Amino acid sequence: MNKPIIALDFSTRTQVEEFLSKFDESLFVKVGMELFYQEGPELVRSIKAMGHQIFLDLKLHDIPNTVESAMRGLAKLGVDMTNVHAAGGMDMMKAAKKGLEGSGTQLIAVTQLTSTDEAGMHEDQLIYVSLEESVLHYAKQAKRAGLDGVVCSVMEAGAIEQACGKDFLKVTPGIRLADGNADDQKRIATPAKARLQGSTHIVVGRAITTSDDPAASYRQITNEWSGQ
Ligand SMILES: O=C(O)c1cc(=O)[nH]c(=O)n1[C@@H]1O[C@H](COP(=O)(O)O)[C@@H](O)[C@H]1O
Repeated sequence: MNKPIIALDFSTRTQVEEFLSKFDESLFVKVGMELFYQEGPELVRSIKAMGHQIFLDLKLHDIPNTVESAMRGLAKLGVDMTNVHAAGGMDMMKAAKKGLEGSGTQLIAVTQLTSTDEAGMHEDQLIYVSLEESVLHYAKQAKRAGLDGVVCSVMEAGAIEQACGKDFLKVTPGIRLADGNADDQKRIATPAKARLQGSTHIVVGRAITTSDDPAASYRQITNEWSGQ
């Protein structure tokens, strides 16, 4: 069972260090845009040196040549996982993979953000199929491009497992405990539901980072996720 991925959605190194000091075990953490744009590669290297696994979530989406070059740079950081937007297209996903060659970094593609619902997808993107169809299409494209998996919501994980297989990663954010506030998320689910639906990883931010006792919330989520 993969560890829950904790989204380190902080803006300073000090906040990250203070947060990580509450844990005495090795974690799987996510460094996203907020933190990376302010603290950069140096902080990624330090977190790695502390022995934690890292998902570097920069959601690249640009022309293939630019994405390949950017990935060539990111490959040197030695992170465990990184991502692109599937909407960038097949050629861009293949170029991203090429840029990471030889690094051992897993590459996944964001399908439809968990902050999007079907009505919003129709209105904002003019994609007039069901949300599940759109997510499944992107998952199949990502698989054809040779990626390791996708970011999706728990709701689509089962259909993706059927279409793309058990080993294809289904990394699912939008995780809330039963009484959790959805905030800006539209497609949410509990850790237990994620396990039952076939998620391979869950990504959890505010349910842990804004908790009065982050280590206790992490334990509770880990237990629910692993079915203990
Ligand atoms: O790629 C992601 O990690 C991601 C994709 C997505 O569709 N939805 C999504 O919420 N995320 C990230 O997952 C985290 C979710 O945070 P919380 O809603 O606080 O648990 C944030 O860091 C988001 O950037």
